[in-house]
Amino acid sequence: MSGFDAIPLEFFQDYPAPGVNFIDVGCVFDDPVHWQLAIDTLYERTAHLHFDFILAMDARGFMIAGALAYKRAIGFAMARKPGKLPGEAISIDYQREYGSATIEIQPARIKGERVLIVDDVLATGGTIEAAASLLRQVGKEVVGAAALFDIGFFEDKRTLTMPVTTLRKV
Ligand SMILES: O=P(O)(O)OC[C@H]1O[C@H](OP(=O)(O)OP(=O)(O)O)[C@H](O)[C@@H]1O
Ligand SMILES: Nc1ncnc2[nH]cnc12
Repeated sequence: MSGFDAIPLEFFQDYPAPGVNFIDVGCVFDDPVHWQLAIDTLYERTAHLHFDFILAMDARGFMIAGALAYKRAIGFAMARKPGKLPGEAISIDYQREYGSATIEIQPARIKGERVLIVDDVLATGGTIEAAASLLRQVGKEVVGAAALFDIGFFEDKRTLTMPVTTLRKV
């Protein structure tokens, strides 16, 4: 193992609900070497994809998406939990590993046509599929999604409508 695969990870069993093995992505953010490795690896692994804009998922996706957008020199918008976005917003309810949730986007802020959705963790895929649904509703092409971690338990249980790049299966 080397590179991003060698970063020591921290898990919390039964957080935030019984049965969940929660990966704390803070263990990537809190070390500058790990953080740079994460963003540089994500940049390399998505370099071939033709996206011109990023949708950043609230909240742990924000830092990752912002860093990738900066490195790629493109814009990004935030998909937020309900009631946080001013002006016109559209929303969707969905299921994720530990229960239901809602996200919103401001259509006017999606200032690109081919969008990459960026988050920290892929589990059931409910979050990225909800985001893709909102983007398609406003006529955007979803090029794919990218996340640092893939919760392997869900690999055979999810149906994804887009290619997803993940850096490490856990
Ligand atoms: O593939 P899924 O089953 O949808 O799970 C993945 C999502 O779950 C977490 O979000 P959470 O809603 O807990 O948000 P947070 O970043 O605000 O903690 C994580 O950050 C992903 O967005
Ligand atoms: N197991 C998990 N760890 C961290 N974030 C998550 N989001 C959904 N499932 C998760």
